[in-house]
Amino acid sequence: MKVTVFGTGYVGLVQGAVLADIGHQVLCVDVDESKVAALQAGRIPIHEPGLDTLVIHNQRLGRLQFTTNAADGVAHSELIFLAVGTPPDEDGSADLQYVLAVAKTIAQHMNGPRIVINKSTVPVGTADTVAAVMAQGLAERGVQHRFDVVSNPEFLKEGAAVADCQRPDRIIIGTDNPASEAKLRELYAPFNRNHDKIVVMDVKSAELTKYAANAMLATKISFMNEIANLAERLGADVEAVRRGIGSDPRIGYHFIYPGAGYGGSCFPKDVKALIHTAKQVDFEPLLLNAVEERNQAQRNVLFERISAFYQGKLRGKTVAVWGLAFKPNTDDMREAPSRNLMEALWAAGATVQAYDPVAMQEAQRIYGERPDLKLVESPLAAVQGAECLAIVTEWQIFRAPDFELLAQTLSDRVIFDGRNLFDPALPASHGLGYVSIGRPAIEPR
Ligand SMILES: NC(=O)c1ccc[n+]([C@@H]2O[C@H](COP(=O)([O-])OP(=O)(O)OC[C@H]3O[C@@H](n4cnc5c(N)ncnc54)[C@H](O)[C@@H]3O)[C@@H](O)[C@H]2O)c1
Ligand SMILES: O=c1ccn([C@@H]2O[C@H](COP(=O)(O)OP(=O)(O)O[C@H]3O[C@H](CO)[C@@H](O)[C@H](O)[C@H]3O)[C@@H](O)[C@H]2O)c(=O)[nH]1
Repeated sequence: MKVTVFGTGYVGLVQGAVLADIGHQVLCVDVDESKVAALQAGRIPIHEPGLDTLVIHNQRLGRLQFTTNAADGVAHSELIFLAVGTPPDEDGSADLQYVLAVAKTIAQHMNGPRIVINKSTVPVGTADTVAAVMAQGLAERGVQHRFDVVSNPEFLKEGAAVADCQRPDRIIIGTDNPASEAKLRELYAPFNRNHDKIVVMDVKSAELTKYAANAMLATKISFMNEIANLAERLGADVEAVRRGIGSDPRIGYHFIYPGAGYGGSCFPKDVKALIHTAKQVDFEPLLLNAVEERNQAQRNVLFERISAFYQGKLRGKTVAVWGLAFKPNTDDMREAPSRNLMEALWAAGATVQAYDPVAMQEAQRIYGERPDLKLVESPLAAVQGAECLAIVTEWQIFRAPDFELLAQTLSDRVIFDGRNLFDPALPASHGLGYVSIGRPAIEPR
């Protein structure tokens, strides 16, 4: 089948490449000329495991193409995916300008029936708004064409985006139009062989399903962070509690890792957007408010621990930071807890020496040159000349460090671990102080 995808970010590029890989003819459209030029030349603008080989392979086979020409994109296919960003506005609501711009573009160029499939995360009711914008665009041209707007939210996780797209847990199709449903069933048939993963529902429920999924996962994390704070004050160990509750299949082991707060381009923005939606319909979302509030507080916890250790006197200190990306296996630093930590350290007068396996360029892009940030080439270079170490992202490379070397290198012999990577006995056996999340702190010896 022929498919057009508007937006070649984390969702659009991965979705486009995966659809091409199962044999569809995919044309990806983006307004970012440099991104499209890079993709045309076989350079992948984001770090996502497996994506480069998938894109290049399908490009060579002629099944995956990139353009900035929106008219070509609209002409290419009856099926048009929307995968553009929906960033948060200042009031927390989702900014729909990019989604609606594409809707207008489609209406300007369409010369036959179209099915617009929305993969962007959008508030309930957006499909109606997209349809209204398209109807107006067609009316302005004085032409009539059939179109349908379907909700088909995306559930991929960054760092595992290709695998998630190739093996989705479920495929939500929000439509009450049997013809659109049939087209999408045909498109997704290769993902649906083992058992039926397609769940069809009305458009509004599909739009809400996306927010409900992210809010549920964010709730699990904030709940666990709340328990971690309690555990610390009560002298209990949250990791033992995590294993204890996770073994109950009704609770499960997933998404109950306490840490430095959830980040990324989705949970923070989507919880805020759902809160905004609730308020618009005069409903006070007490639980979601608390999830968001706990996360705001949690993203300061690592800094608070460091500040408490130094009794607020951080001026002139050098802090090594391991991990800048919001999670492992991505270079994405949108809403990364590392940013809260570094910005608080800088405000307190400290210098940061940071290392991340793939997000160094992104950090350079965000912060540029500044005297209190040194981006270094290895975990070891980060700790050299530093007083203490803060771990923010749980990359594999940080999981088995040479504790003896750390004890000799860090002048204050202390690790602040925002991801609970180690059995506290290990750093302690080398005389290192170890301050983690929801577990008793160990003083340096
Ligand atoms: N990142 C994720 O893990 C993830 C997962 C599921 C859902 N989502 C949702 O999917 C949507 C896209 O997220 P993302 O992370 O891929 O965003 P992104 O910022 O990585 O990419 C968006 C792309 O859209 C392009 N764009 C903007 N306006 C355009 C236009 N008029 N025509 C063509 N392209 C245009 C931008 O240049 C950019 O390349 C968001 O709504 C997000 O909430 C994201
Ligand atoms: O037990 C956990 C699990 C995750 N996190 C944090 O939660 C954030 C989000 O992690 P994750 O969900 O793995 O990554 P995302 O790429 O943001 O994916 C989420 O957001 C996407 C965008 O909507 C959805 O498609 C995915 O299903 C959803 O998992 C990160 O900061 C993690 O460190 C924790 O603190 N504890």
